[in-house]
Amino acid sequence: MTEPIINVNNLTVRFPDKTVFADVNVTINRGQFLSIVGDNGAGKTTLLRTLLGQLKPTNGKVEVYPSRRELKIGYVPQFRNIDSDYPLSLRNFVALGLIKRVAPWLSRKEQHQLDAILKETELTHLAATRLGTASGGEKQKAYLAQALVEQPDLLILDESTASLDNVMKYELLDLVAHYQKEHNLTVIFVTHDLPLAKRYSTDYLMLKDGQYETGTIDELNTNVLRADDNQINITMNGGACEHV
Ligand SMILES: Nc1ncnc2c1ncn2[C@@H]1O[C@H](COP(=O)(O)OP(=O)(O)OP(=O)(O)O)[C@@H](O)[C@H]1O
Repeated sequence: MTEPIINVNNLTVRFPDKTVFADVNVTINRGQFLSIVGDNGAGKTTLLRTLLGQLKPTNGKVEVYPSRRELKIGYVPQFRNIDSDYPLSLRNFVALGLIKRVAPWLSRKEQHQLDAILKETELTHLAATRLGTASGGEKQKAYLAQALVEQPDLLILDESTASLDNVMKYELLDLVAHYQKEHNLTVIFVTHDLPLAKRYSTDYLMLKDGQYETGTIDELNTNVLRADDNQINITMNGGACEHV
């Protein structure tokens, strides 16, 4: 049964000098792995910020189910190195994804959650290692574990594979794909990397020159971006968007 978690209706974002996209319609269902693809400056980050409620659209709306407050989101950024003198163990770094209060200990339930996610991301043997001394791929897996430890409904991979080598990219996404199937997780993967998107996604949304195209991932090579087919009107009226 399809269960929408995000519904995007006629979404338009316009900055004073540019319409980034116009009249975008897409539904993201639970269990879907949606890749948002497009060249530099195509509008991927702008779309993501609008979905997350950080940017108010010029027109249209984003509905979130059951509500923005209740939908749990995990976020993995683009890889940035962590200095070798970073003091936390990998386990304590992952535990930061659980801490919502000032307390120096974790409950038994939280300890279980932490052990489970370290196992699912194949990091158990590194739990006591100082994160700063781990490899780049291990650090990025630790970010993934931190994003998943609270068992989110939606995982956002924001160019999370961009600075990783090929082996690490596939290792990271294999873990995501495995976790996704086990837990019926919904994934939004923002990327330039079409082969990776093809391999792991169920669906895609491509942004290009103010237009968009969406479909199942099998259609990614064959679809031709045509404004008429997608009923896109890029000369919409409306004010510049506001930042919230
Ligand atoms: N706050 C802003 N004000 C004005 N223009 C903006 C703003 N944010 C983004 N833009 C413009 O909107 C367009 C889309 O930018 P965006 O960052 O969403 O693209 P992107 O696809 O994420 O690019 P990249 O892959 O390089 O991160 C760009 O032309 C950018 O310069």
